[in-house]
Amino acid sequence: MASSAVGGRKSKSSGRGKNDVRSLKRKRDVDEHETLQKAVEGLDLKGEIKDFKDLPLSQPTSRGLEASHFKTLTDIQSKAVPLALKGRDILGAAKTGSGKTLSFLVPVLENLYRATWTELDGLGALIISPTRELAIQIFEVLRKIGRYHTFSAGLVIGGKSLQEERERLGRMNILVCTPGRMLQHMDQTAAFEVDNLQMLVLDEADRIMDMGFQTSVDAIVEHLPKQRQTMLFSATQTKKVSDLARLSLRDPEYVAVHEAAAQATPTTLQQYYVVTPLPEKLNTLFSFIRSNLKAKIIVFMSSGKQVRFVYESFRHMQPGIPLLHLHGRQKQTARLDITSKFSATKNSCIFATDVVARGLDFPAVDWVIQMDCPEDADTYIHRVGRTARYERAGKAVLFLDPSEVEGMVKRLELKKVPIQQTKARDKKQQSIQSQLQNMCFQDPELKYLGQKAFVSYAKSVFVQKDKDIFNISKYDLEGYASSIGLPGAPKIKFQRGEDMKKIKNAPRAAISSDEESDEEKDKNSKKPEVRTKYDRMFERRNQDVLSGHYSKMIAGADDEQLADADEDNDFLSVKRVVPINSEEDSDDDGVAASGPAAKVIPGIGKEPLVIDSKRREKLLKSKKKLANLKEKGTKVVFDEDGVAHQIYELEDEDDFAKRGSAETQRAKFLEEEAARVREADLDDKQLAKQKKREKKEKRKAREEAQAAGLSEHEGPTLADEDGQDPLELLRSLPMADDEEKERPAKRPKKWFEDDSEDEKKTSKRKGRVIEAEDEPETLEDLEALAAGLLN
Ligand SMILES: Nc1ncnc2c1ncn2[C@@H]1O[C@H](COP(=O)(O)OP(=O)(O)OP(=O)(O)O)[C@@H](O)[C@H]1O
Repeated sequence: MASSAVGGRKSKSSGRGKNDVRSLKRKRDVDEHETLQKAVEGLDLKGEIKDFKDLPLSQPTSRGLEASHFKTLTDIQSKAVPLALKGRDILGAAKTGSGKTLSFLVPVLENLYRATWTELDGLGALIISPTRELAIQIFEVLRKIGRYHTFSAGLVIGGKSLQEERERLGRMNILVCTPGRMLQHMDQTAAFEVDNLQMLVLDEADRIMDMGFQTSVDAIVEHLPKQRQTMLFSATQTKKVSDLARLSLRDPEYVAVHEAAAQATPTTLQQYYVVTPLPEKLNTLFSFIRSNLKAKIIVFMSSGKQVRFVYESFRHMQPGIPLLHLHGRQKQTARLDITSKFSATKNSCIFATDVVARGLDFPAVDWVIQMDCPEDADTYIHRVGRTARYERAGKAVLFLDPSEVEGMVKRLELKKVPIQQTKARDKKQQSIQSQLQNMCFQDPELKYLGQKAFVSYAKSVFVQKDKDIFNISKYDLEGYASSIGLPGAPKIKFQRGEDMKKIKNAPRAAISSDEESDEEKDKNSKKPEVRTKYDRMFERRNQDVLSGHYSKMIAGADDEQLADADEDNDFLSVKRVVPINSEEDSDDDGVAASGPAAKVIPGIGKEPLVIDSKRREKLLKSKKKLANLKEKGTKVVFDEDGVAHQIYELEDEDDFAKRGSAETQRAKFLEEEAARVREADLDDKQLAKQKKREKKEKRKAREEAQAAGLSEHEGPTLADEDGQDPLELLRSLPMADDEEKERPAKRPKKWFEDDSEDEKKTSKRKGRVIEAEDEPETLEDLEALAAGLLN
């Protein structure tokens, strides 16, 4: 597939000759187009078409197919291609690996060819794929079979500068794209015309019509002309009327070749499930890999963070097979490099998220392992579809926690997926828990990845809609944490009110509610952990500080990865407190303030505050934290009318002058104040005298009572009803002075103790000593003394 231009000076006679040749060629082309058009119109849809040569196809397509070694049609191709050639809208459903890609690519080339589409006609066909990898794959097949056509084709998947893509976009006849990037161009590239579009194709249509892509796809479709051919393909097709209405399909033909089949998955695929409790999963996976070193394996996990952790930890343990990992947060170039490496190898193991679950055609995959249960039966079907493609054999194993078994097996049965239980051989099963624990202990970065993996796994389970399969309270999360080498389950908090119920059912230690403060939780945790310096490092308030180490550790880690590491979602997150004025934070600010996404709000009496992350935004919503940012309040006094005044206010100048000169006022003020002080002194003296007198009288009364032979505690006022002395306990307690006397002589200091320790001790003691100027005399005095000692 290429476009070419020929130019140059020509002689008159030779020019005439060339012109004749050209017009002859044009006539031949027109004739060919007409013949083709007639052949397509007369195509019998009921007749069985076996080979591509039996179809009315153009020369360039036929040659392209032949050169790519495609000879016979698959079932879906022989049903869908004739209909599509006739311009019908199609809903195509067929098992994974059954050749759906050619079912739409051949008609795309052919229909544009018959319409004599040229560069000047603009965009003729748009093919949308849910992932970049799949878009690239479709584009590659298009290039292969369309190599003899003169159409221009492009790939719009992001990863390149918008400008670079923009320049080429206007010249394209066929585009393969992902929804987000396409929409960006439709909105921002003025020269990009789609008014002429003839065909729209959605590969993995059910996924594209899904929630995640809904808005982008709807917006794209809004830009497109209503008069067009639309084709939807998937192994798990959407038939929802609402979806079809969104795409304005016209009387679509439902082509489902395997609908009547006994099973929804390829017959050449053997499928098993293994019941493996969550804490055993990694052991089982490692043992499996160790026993299949000569195989090509894909392992599916539910999040990129898990993929990273398992990849890093398994890599250290060197199982004896090349390991790869792929998830959506890697750089595009790295992703491409990894997929082509995996395609090229004979035996290797790739840990991946669902980014490779759909459509990808890795050659000769032996095993598909689903370490984490897929969200539904459709996702299961797509994942296992990465093996046993186009008549090849393959095997798939699904790991299920005991709590998931019943629900998941039921869902699979309903979807006609034949799966049987199998067991891991005890002899081959090995435990890697202690190795992981050692590794996490020695390598803080790995432990950090483990914590993130744990949280993202718990999150992925929690957000699942199918509660018959996924019930967070039934998983042994604490056990899972130790199985991946963590000293305990990281704390997770649930952020939505409606989900609080679930958290209450979940294991206490692993998941804690919003309402419980960190402090309370610390108090509640029974076993105090031995904390290493690494633990403290991980408990740092802003874990961004680890980004540097992390990026060094993982080759190819990029900004997106790091952003992901910190992106703690709307729903669950590791509980941590971020002080607004911490050093890490100010560092954060520096970066964020220059970033385009930073939102600036005026601070309250301080510097403007930069809201550069959800975390910070949340923080600024906290009343408690905001209180720290506020200026301390000023005291005011209210007058009789309720008007607030400063405590010290400058008097009006005229009022001041009315009361005489400043000097006279000063002298008057001094005189008045002196008189007030004298008066107060007199009162104080009288009060002191009276107190002394009272004391004297009391002492006298006591002495007289003693002389009369009565001890204090025998006095009727002090004894309670039982005749017991309530002060007896108090008396037995040492007095502050006694304590001083009885204190042993200072012991010599040890080499590791310094003076500051002494100071600390004294200051602690000071807090407890009661400073009584007089001897305790009354019951109140003694009670106060006792209370102080007991404290
Ligand atoms: N007519 C054919 N003859 C030989 N091989 C074919 C033919 N059609 C497709 N294939 C091969 O079959 C494999 C699967 O094809 P394809 O990727 O189109 O499957 P699919 O149905 O789209 O699968 P999925 O549902 O997983 O997306 C590819 O390797 C492709 O080259």
